[in-house]
Amino acid sequence: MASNTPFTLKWGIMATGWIAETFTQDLLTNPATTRDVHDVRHEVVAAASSSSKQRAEEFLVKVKAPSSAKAYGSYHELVADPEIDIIYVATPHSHHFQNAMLALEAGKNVLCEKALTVTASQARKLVDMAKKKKVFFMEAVWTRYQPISIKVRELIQSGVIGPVYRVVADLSFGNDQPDGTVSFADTHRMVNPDLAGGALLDLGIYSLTWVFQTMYHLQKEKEKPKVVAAVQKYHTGADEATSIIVQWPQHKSQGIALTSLRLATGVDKENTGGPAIRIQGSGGEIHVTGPAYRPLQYKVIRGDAGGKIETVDFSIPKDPERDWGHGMFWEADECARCIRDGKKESESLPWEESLVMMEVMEEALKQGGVTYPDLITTDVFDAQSPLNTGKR
Ligand SMILES: NC(=O)C1=CN([C@@H]2O[C@H](COP(=O)(O)OP(=O)(O)OC[C@H]3O[C@@H](n4cnc5c(N)ncnc54)[C@H](OP(=O)(O)O)[C@@H]3O)[C@@H](O)[C@H]2O)C=CC1
Ligand SMILES: O=C1OC[C@@H](O)[C@H](O)[C@H]1O
Repeated sequence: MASNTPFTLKWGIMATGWIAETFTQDLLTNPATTRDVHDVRHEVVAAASSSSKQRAEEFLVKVKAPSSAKAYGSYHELVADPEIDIIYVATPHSHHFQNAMLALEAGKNVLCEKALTVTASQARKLVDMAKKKKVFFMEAVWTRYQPISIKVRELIQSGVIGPVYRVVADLSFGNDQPDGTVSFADTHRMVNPDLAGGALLDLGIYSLTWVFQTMYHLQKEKEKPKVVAAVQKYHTGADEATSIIVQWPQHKSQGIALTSLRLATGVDKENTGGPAIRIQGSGGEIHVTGPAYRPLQYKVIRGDAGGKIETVDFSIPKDPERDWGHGMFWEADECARCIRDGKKESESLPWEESLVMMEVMEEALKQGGVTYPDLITTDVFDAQSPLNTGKR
């Protein structure tokens, strides 16, 4: 008989930056009152900063974590905490391989921020370790778990727009400056090669997510994609704009994934100007209004209904008590359900799909001549790497 008590997942937060703060606040929302979820709940057991214990303490106060939450001054201490079920890796992409491996080696389940790694080989090694340790491992592409994504995938599978032959998806930030820069300091993780900066790994991954979740993910027999890319390099060496054509010849389908730090997806900064994602089937289209990481509207335009348009709006629910809700809690709920049910990977974003997406991005960057330093591209784990110890 099913229990009425929700399954509790106990989290350890690795890093204390912007997304760590945002995600942890989502974890601390009440699933029942925020989003009508009653089967799982979350507990924040600890947070760790590679800079200092004090920073972790300040983080926990800022996110209004319960007083029981522990602060650690190192990632090593965090992964050694026996009370923690799952580690959320919220460091820059450059660090993901070493940090996620540190947690997997310690036998922890892991939710790792996007982009999963810098290279496909690193991602493969993480998957191998998750298999070896028999733990859950998932790339934190929160968009996949948002109700709008689930609904759009269902619509496509229902055949309402016929077979999908082309998807055009864009996530671009209009940051062009008169002085020729894209407004981020050269040291910022968005453009700094030492932190695996660049438009593709940070933003283009969402455009690719839409291409993949509407085509590759729904293929009954998976086909390896062909990749052609155009890459505009920024003066730091990272990519400031990347356009990728992904082709699946046997399925007669093509995806076009676009990203730029100079242009915005829409004419205004809110990206409301036009459909960020256009899903084209032989019987109609679905237009999704951006931003691609958290879109809030889709339109179905059916050819057989004389072009009639159905518009559906979504919103991000808030915890009334905390006055907070960002939309990352659905991926956290997915982690809880998978772990509760003994699953090692999520069906909405299987390991194999994360790996193929990493291969596509690696190939695109290779075609554009973008390279990253050895420290962050090595696929050899080193627990004492500065990426794990914080000794910068
Ligand atoms: N899903 C989403 O919507 C989003 C995902 N992201 C992803 O999350 C990751 C982190 O992004 P974000 O939170 O914006 O980044 P921040 O720069 O705000 O935070 C990164 C944190 O990582 C830790 N860190 C360890 N070493 C370094 C280093 N050498 N340089 C900088 N930080 C370091 C720091 O925490 P400490 O000192 O405590 O160890 C720092 O606070 C990226 O991979 C990004 O792609 C980002 C934004 C949105
Ligand atoms: O994942 C992300 O989504 C939101 C963006 O603002 C951020 O740069 C990116 O990392």
